[in-house]
Amino acid sequence: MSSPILSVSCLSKTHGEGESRVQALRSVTMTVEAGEFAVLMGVSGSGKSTLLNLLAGLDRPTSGSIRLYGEEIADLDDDARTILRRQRIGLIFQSFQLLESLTAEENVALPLTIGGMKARDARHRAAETLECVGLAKRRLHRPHQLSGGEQQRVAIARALAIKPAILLADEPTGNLDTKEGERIILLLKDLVEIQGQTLVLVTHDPSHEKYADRIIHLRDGHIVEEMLQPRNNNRILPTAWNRLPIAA
Ligand SMILES: Nc1ncnc2c1ncn2[C@@H]1O[C@H](COP(=O)(O)OP(=O)(O)OP(=O)(O)O)[C@@H](O)[C@H]1O
Repeated sequence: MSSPILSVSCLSKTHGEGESRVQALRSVTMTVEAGEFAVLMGVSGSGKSTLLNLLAGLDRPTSGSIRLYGEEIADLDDDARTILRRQRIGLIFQSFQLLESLTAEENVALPLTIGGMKARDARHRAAETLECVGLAKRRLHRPHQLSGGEQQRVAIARALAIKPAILLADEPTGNLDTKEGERIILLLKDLVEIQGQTLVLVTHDPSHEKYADRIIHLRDGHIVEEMLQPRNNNRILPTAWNRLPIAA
């Protein structure tokens, strides 16, 4: 049996003030269940990134509630949101945001050591996670020695290495060609199906819908359609590590 990991209620966000004021999200209510692959679709400007940034704690809503495992995160202060992102939320962006001076393994290990893990343990966890995304043999390469798809795999490993409660991916295939992009989506799908990872994916690409359990369409900051698709295999529920309470 699955349970909601993320519950969003009446979430609104207004950017800017006066004449440049834009209401990017209007009273969005949605849930994502543990171990689910949710896709957020919508044309440019529909509010997808605004919503993902709020879920990630990168920005604060104008009003409304965001609960992660029942704990309210919408009104956390800046420090608490930083801790939330470091410990509980795996973020993947279109631009891979890897540090060029570091190897793949060092890039993956860095957030772990920043979070207080011993360097040796962090390197071990990084190597393990890179193996899980198919990059065991490339772990000592620097970003410029890797293809775009491989760099995105490193970024996915970096997001996974903290053992996040939820993975949030904003257009992760946007900088990749079709073939590499498809491989990345299949990797994300496997993380959901094989490891029980919970994923929210923002995408423009309707071909990604076929992998999703839940498809949410946004238009002008509203949810205009939500669909659930049955999955053929049994859903794997998250393991104990990604059900831990959010540390403050
Ligand atoms: N920081 C900001 N300041 C002012 N307006 C913003 C800001 N961020 C987003 N907006 C506006 O909010 C609306 C929603 O933008 P958002 O980036 O969330 O949409 P999106 O669906 O992710 O678009 P895209 O697919 O192009 O990334 C747009 O009208 C956008 O111009």
